[in-house]
Amino acid sequence: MGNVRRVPTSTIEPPADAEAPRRHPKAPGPGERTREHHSQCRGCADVPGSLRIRSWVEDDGVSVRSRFDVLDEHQGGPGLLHGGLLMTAFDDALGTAHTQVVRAAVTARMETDFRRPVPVGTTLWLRSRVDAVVGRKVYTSGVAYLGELDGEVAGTARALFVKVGAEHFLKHSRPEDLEALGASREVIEAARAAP
Ligand SMILES: CCCCCCCCCCCCCCCC(=O)SCCNC(=O)CCNC(=O)[C@H](O)C(C)(C)COP(=O)(O)OP(=O)(O)OC[C@H]1O[C@@H](n2cnc3c(N)ncnc32)[C@H](O)[C@@H]1OP(=O)(O)O
Repeated sequence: MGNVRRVPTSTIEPPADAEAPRRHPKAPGPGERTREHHSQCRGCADVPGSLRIRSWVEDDGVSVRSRFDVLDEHQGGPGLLHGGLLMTAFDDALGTAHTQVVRAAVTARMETDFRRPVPVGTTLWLRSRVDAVVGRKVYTSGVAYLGELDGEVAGTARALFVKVGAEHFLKHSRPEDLEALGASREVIEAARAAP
């Protein structure tokens, strides 16, 4: 373990005096389906290997509800959902809730409690919300229910997202994926040369 860098972490509990989040003016409105993170997202896009999670905005305009149909290909234990894929579902759903409030942010830290096994064939419903935004930090939380909204609780999660700009992707994504989104080679190289 000698060469493992120690990463400083702080709490993902939002400060008690943080202001309530407000819907971003360009975010979809109550009842509307949310947009996928991007066309190749393995959480929510309609592509092979995706969990194909679909989300809709709740009446408050800030929270979202999400649907995840658990299939054979999502197994961990026999006939049961893999825990890491429940975390993926939470990451996607919480990451969709944050798009109601801020433009782009990435998961910095997430914790999940697994409360009940989830059999293959179950529809999981997730409720996700932004609890607070403080500077670049976006505090989120969610609950996953078995079979129906507000049914038996399968798991809960909290995550801290950190707001990023386009330079995050320009610096770190594969150039061919950025070019497919319309970024020129010059823009990508300039972002990578910047300190
Ligand atoms: C051409 C353009 C195309 C654009 C197209 C857009 C597509 C839009 C796609 C979105 C997609 C989403 C899809 C689902 C969600 C994923 O899948 S996101 C993918 C998984 N996550 C990642 O890859 C993130 C990897 N980590 C990082 O890049 C960096 O560590 C971070 C998170 C950006 C933070 O780094 P940083 O910007 O240097 O910020 P830093 O100063 O370290 O931290 C800022 C604050 O957060 C706190 N913090 C940071 N990390 C932690 C932690 N782990 N625990 C607690 N606190 C922390 C710091 O303590 C600090 O707090 P304050 O001092 O301000 O109080």
